[in-house]
This record gives sequence, C-alpha cells and structure tokens, in this order.
Amino acid sequence: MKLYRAALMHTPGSPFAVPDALQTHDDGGLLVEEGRILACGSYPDLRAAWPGAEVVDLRGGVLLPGFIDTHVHYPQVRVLGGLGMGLLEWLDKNTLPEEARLADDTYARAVAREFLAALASNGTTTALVFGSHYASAMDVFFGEAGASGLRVVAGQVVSDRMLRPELHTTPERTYTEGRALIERWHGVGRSLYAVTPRFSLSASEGILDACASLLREFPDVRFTSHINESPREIETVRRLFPEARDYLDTYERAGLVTRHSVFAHNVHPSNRELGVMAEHRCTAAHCPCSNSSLGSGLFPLRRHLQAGVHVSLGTDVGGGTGFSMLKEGLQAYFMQQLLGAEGEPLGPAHLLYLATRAGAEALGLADLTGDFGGGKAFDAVYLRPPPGTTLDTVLRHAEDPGRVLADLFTLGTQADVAQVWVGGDVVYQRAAASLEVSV
Ligand SMILES: O=c1[nH]c(=O)c2nc[nH]c2[nH]1
Ligand SMILES: [Zn+2]
Repeated sequence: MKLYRAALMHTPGSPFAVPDALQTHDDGGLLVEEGRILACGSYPDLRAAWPGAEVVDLRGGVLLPGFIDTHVHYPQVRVLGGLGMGLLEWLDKNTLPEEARLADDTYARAVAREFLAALASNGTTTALVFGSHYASAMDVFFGEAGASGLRVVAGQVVSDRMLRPELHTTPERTYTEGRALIERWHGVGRSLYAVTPRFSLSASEGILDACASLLREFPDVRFTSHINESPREIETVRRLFPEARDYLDTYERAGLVTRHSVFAHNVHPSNRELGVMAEHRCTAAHCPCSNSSLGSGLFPLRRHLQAGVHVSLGTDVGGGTGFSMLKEGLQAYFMQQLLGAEGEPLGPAHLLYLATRAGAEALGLADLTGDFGGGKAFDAVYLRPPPGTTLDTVLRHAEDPGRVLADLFTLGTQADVAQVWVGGDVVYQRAAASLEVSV
C-alpha cells in the first residue's frame, strides 16, 4: 500500500452542472493498493488512518488525474505542423500520403511507438485513437499499446471513396477485418475497440451499414467518426447524401448514433443535430487547436451545453498542434473568449474536467478513470516544472488552488510532466533522478 503525498486536484463532478466540482488538497494524499485508489483526502488525515502505508513524497508538484484525449490520430504523428491549409487540402497534401505509408508494418510499428510515447510523455493516460486504414497496422498498434501500458480505445479507419485508392476498402472487408480485430483486441489488457468510419464524405452507405453490423454484433464496442468540421466538407456530404436531413443523419440512418458514439469537431451543427445527439447521449469531441489551425471555425460550446450534449476534449493530432491536453484546454478557453457574448466562460475547473473526467464519461469509463474517486484506477499525471522556468516562478506566487490550476493550463508543457501512472504502473518518467522519495 502506497500513500502518494502531493498537492492534488480533480473534478469528480462536472463544473458545468455543479459549482463546487473542483476538489483540491494543498497537502493531499492518495492511498493506492494494487493500482486502485483506496482513499483521497488530506495527507495528515490519511497518514493518521494508515500509519503503515509507504509514503511517496511528491511535494513540490501537482498531481492530477491522467489526461483523456478523445480524438487523436495514430498515423499522423509525423505530419504535425502542416500549416496553411483547410481540411480537404490538408488531407490531400499533408496527411493521406503519410497514412498510406502505414501499409508497411515496420513503418507502422515505428510510428505507433512514437505516437504512444508522445501520449504518455504529455500525461495522457487514456485516448480514443483514430487508427490506420490497414488492419495489419492496427494489429501492430494494439500490440504496442499493450506494451506501453496506456489505456486505448482504437479502431481501424474505413473508407471507400474520395481519398486515394490504396486507402479504400469495401463493406465486406470492413466487416470481416473489423470483426477479427475486435475478437483479437477488444477488452484485452487496457485496450478497447472503436468502430471508425473516417467521415461520411469518404464512406458509402454500404460502409456505414457494415459498421452498424459490427456494433450490433458487439454492443460494448465504441464508435467514433468526424462530423461538421468545415463548410466545404459539409457541403460535399450534403451532395453525397441527398436523402439525409443533415450530416448527423448520415450516421443516424445507419444506426451509428448511440451512447457509445464520439463525434469529433461538430463546429457547425444544426439545432436538430444537437437535439438528436443529446437524446442519444453521445459526445462531441472538441478539438480547438485543430479547429484553429485548419481554420474550421469557433466551436459553439454554449449551444452544445444548452442542448444537453456531452462535450469532451481532443488534440486531433495531426490536424491539431501536438499532444498536450494542457495546451488544448487553454485553446478551448481562448476560443470561447473570442466568441464574445456567445462564448461560454471557462474557468480552470472546466478545463480540468474537459481534459479528464469528461473524456472518461464519453468513453463509458467513468467508473474506472477520470478522477481520484475511491475504487478507481490510479491513473495520474504529476506536473512539476523544472526549477527556474516561468511556470515554476508563477506557481510559487499562486494564491489559491484555482490559480495554480489556471497557471498549469496557461504555461504548462510536456517539459513539466514529471511522471505518469496508469493503473499504478509508471508509464512515463522524466529523465532525471528518481522523484520518489520514501520516508
Ligand atoms: O481533423 C480531421 N482530421 C482527419 O484526419 C480527418 N479525416 C476526415 N476528417 C478529418 N478531420
Ligand atoms: Zn480528426
């Protein structure tokens, strides 16, 4: 049994629903046994109640629940930085040529390792991962994910038009390859499967129906895709699906809008779409860095909240600008500021919730991860800025926990991530002398 001692913060509830959702302990303790949290509270109280527990002294930094990235592309890590393009040009010129390279398993393995290492070193402990178009690259990915210790929900991406021929499949292969991957990987270790048509623009009704067959056969499997990202994309989908009422309807008619569905972007939804998303309790994964970089638009967070649609956060690497969920939270804040009177004012508790607990809820994993509640897995990120950095200076002068959290989102980077645990296992440790001091 270990007692981790640090300043700690988490959001067991939603700050969009309750005012005191942020819980903090300046001198906090987390009691952990076999990777599970037994108790979370003030260190002196826990120390008195469990005097025999081994103390891991992490004072000087802040312990947060591990970040949960609900939209990030495995094959795109090497093509980050493709600036100056809108979505469709960016896919065509920057991204799809790279995705085609994952046909080679050796290449795919190197990319998978880079991708998983980047998640862990940024403090992300769970991710909903948009996969590769190639089934073999997904076998490689799930194998590497198991070795990394991270929680991943991932699936083969399927498309049968409008991309490039080598990335296209058929409804039959969508079903047979998807089924084999689910049987091999869903529920194995910390991995789960997500059925993943790329977007309706690149998927015929046959492909969407094959996806629906997989979901009917494996009801516990998750679903993810893109929606309502850019005006040109939306217009193309309208032309491709003349019968559909709107973009969501292309998925809805196939039976793909469920509690297990996570739709990335949704920057330009209609009120009807928001109503249907709320009714089915699915999630919009907001990706503010990607929306800014690709010029997709300003996410209408308030309209989602007013309609009752659940919202989580995603980095959308490589349309986004990196793996940091701290940066993503800050950009979400910026975008609401830029919306003026239509923006939803976000405070540090909202940012932490969006980067952690909201993702766990989106993925149906809130009983397992997303906060430090008793019985949950010890999935955590320890942020400790190197001495002399601006964040280090600012934190020394922060007057209350809310301000500490705001400072972490404003100034925190990958360099401030000192250690990361999943289920009590260390999955990342910054190169330096060990930070664990047993007393
Ligand atoms: O941000 C995005 N990244 C992608 O790779 C993609 N594919 C379809 N639509 C997309 N949007
Ligand atoms: Zn995406």
